[in-house]
Amino acid sequence: MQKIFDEVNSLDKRCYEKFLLSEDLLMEHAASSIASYIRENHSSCKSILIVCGSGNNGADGITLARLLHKKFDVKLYLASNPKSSMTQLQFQRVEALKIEIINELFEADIIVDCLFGTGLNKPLDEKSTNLINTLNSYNSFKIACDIPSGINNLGQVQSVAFEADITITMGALKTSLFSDVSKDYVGKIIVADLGVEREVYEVESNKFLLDESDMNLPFRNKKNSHKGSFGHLNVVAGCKKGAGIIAANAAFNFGSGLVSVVCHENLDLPYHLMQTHFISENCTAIAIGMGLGKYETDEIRKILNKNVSKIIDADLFYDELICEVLNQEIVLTPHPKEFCSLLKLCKIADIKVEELQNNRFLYVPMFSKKYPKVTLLLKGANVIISKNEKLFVNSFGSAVLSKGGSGDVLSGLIGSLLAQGYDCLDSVITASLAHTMAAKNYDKNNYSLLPTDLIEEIRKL
Ligand SMILES: NC(=O)C1=CN([C@@H]2O[C@H](COP(=O)(O)OP(=O)(O)OC[C@H]3O[C@@H](n4cnc5c(N)ncnc54)[C@H](OP(=O)(O)O)[C@@H]3O)[C@@H](O)[C@H]2O)[C@@H](O)CC1
Ligand SMILES: Nc1ncnc2c1ncn2[C@@H]1O[C@H](COP(=O)(O)OP(=O)(O)O)[C@@H](O)[C@H]1O
Ligand SMILES: [K+]
Repeated sequence: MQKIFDEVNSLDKRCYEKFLLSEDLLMEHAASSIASYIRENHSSCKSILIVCGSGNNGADGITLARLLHKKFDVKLYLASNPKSSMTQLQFQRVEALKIEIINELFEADIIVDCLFGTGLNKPLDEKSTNLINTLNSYNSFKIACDIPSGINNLGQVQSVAFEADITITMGALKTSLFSDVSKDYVGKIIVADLGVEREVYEVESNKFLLDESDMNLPFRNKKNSHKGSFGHLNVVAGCKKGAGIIAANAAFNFGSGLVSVVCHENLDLPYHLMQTHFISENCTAIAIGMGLGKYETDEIRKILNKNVSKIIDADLFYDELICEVLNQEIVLTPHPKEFCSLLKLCKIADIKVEELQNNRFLYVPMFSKKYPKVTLLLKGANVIISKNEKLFVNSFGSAVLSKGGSGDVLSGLIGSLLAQGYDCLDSVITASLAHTMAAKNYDKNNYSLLPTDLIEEIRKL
C-alpha cells in the first residue's frame, strides 16, 4: 500500500530544511518527471501546449517548457502574469531561450495543465472556468501537473475541473485525488520524486491507498482439513430474499466451508447452500441487513448479540437498533445514503448525501473516532475503509459495479472471510479488493455485469 497525505507543503518544507534542497531543485525534478513521461510515452507527438497560472504550479509548467523545447513544438499559454518568485525566475529562463508564448488556445497533441495546484484557494472566476472548459473540449492527450486544476485540497470541484488522462502528482499522493468527485478528473495517477526517493520525502501517515498486493486471498495451505475448518456463515434473508441468496452464493464461492441462509419461509436455494430457520449452532459469522425489510426487532436484536463475527449492511442502517452494537468488533458496509442515516442515528451529524460526498474524508474519521472497534467500509467510486485511527482507500472499482446486487456480493465476500477466521479489517480489505478486481477482470462491456458474473470472476482470482 502507498501512503496518502492531506497536505504536502510541510513535506516540501522538510526537504528544504532537513535535506538542504532548494525550491528550484524540487521544481526541476517536478518538471523533469513530466518531461520524462512525455518523452517515454509520447515521443511521436509534435505539438505540446502548456497552460500556466501565476503560482508555482505555473512555474512547474514554465520549467517543463524549457526541458521539452526543440525536441517538441512547445507553446506556452500564460493565463496570468507570473506572480511567485519561482514563476518569475523560470519565466526569465524561457525568455532567454525564446520559447513561444501564445495568446490563443489550440488543440495541441498534448496539453499540460499547470494552472492551479495545491494553492487553489477560492472558487474559479469566469475566465478560469472558460479556459478549463475550452481545454476539456479538445481531443488532446491531457496531463495534469500535480492535481487537475479546479479540484481543491478537499477533493471538491465547485464548477469545473480539468479532465486529465493522467495526473503526475508531486512528491506524494494527496487525499484530494481520491474523493469520489475527483475520480472523473484525475485519470491515471503517478507520483513524481522531488530530488529524493519517495520513502525519504514521506513521513508517517494514517491514510493508505490499497494495492493489488494487499489482497490476501483465502488459499488453503493446510492439507489435513475438512469443511468445518473453513467456517460456517449464516446469511440472514429478509423480504428481498434475492439479496441474501446473492450474498450467500458469493460467500460459498469465496471459500466459506458451509453457508446457510437463515429464513423462516422455505426457500428454493441453489444446491450448495443450506437453509435454516434459526442461527446455526456452529455458525462462525453472520451477515445481516441485505434485503431485510420489515422484521421482528427482538429477533434481530438477539442475532446481533450473538458472540460471533458480524457484517451488517443495508436496511439496518435505518434502525436505531444499530446503535446498540457499535461497541462491538463488527463490520459495517453502508453506501452514502445509509451512512448519512447512520451518522444521524448515532448523533454525529445530520447531513445530506451531497454534503457527505463532498467531505467523505471528514465524516469517516469522525465516525471511527467515536466507534474505534467498528470496521467501516463506505461504498462509492473510491471505497474508504476505516478502523480506529487508520484509513484505507480502494480506488480499483468502476461504474461496472453500479448495479443492484453488487453490494450484496461484497457483504457475502466479507462474511465469508469472517467465517474463515480473518479479523474484521483483514476481511474487509481483502474482500473489497477481490470485489473490485473481479469487476476489473470482467471483459464484456461496462454495463452488463450481473452479480453472478461478478461471482464467476471471483472464482478466477
Ligand atoms: N513548494 C515546492 O517546493 C514545490 C511546489 N510545486 C508546485 O507548486 C504548486 C503549488 O504552488 P502554489 O502554492 O504557488 O500554488 P498554485 O497551485 O500555483 O496556485 C496559487 C496561485 O494561483 C492563484 N489562485 C488560487 N486560486 C485561484 C482562483 N480560484 N482563481 C484565480 N487564481 C487563483 C493564487 O493567487 P492569489 O491567491 O495569490 O491571489 C496564486 O497566484 C504545487 O501544486 C506544485 O505543482 C512543485 O514544483 C514541487 C515543489
Ligand atoms: N462507479 C463506481 N465505481 C466504483 N465502485 C462502484 C461504483 N458504483 C458502485 N460501486 C460499488 O458497488 C457496490 C454497490 O453496493 P450497493 O449500493 O450496496 O448495492 P446493492 O445494495 O444493490 O447490492 C459498492 O461496493 C460500491 O462501492
Ligand atoms: K494543475
